[in-house]
Amino acid sequence: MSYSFNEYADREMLIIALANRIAGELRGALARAERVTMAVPGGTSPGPVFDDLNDVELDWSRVDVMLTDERWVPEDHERSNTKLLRERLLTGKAAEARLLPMFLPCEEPEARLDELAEQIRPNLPLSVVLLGMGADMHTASLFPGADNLDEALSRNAPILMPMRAPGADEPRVTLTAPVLDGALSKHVLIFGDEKRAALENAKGKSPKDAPINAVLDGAEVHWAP
Ligand SMILES: O=C(O)[C@H](O)[C@@H](O)[C@H](O)[C@H](O)COP(=O)(O)O
Repeated sequence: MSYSFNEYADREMLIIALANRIAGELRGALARAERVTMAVPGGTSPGPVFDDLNDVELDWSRVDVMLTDERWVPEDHERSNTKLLRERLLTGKAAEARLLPMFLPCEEPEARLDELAEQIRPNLPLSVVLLGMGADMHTASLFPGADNLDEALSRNAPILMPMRAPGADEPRVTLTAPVLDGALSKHVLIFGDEKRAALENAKGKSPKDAPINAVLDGAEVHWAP
């Protein structure tokens, strides 16, 4: 699998460059389609990219934004990725974007997954996807050792799957590998030496052991120390 590795001298330079790249790709997609869809991760890395993106001039009213994965917690919970998006991305100029939900109030994700997936289906393939990666080589909520990982990696996986894994603090919902890998443009955001080493370590491994490998082909990786 081949991906491009973009190294930046510092995180600020990466954040500015990546936000501009994504903005340019959204503008390009908007020139070709009435509506476009971007999927982004939660976690601790993407916030500064969202802060730059939300100030970009583009027709956000024609952009659907969704998460690559969500922790199954209420949207006002401190660990909610939806909360992160509302606070850091769907504000400023990007407040006009439409959020496709990845959480609906119920105890366990299985009960509402089909409903969520049917709202996403018309938006596929994704125009742009931004992904993070853990030091364990997971991406989105495709965790090594997760209960539904094999099916979520398979070619005929459903759009969304629930995921429970030793590395995840709560039940997760995640876009599956075919959906993520099928995006027209894929960017992976990683900071620090540990994640750079993990990306190196993923080389040659099966996606079952290194789920990031399920989405790297044709992707652009962006790394800063
Ligand atoms: O819900 C999440 O946490 C993210 O969607 C997840 O896929 C994230 O991208 C990686 O876990 C890396 O997280 P960090 O950026 O916090 O290292």
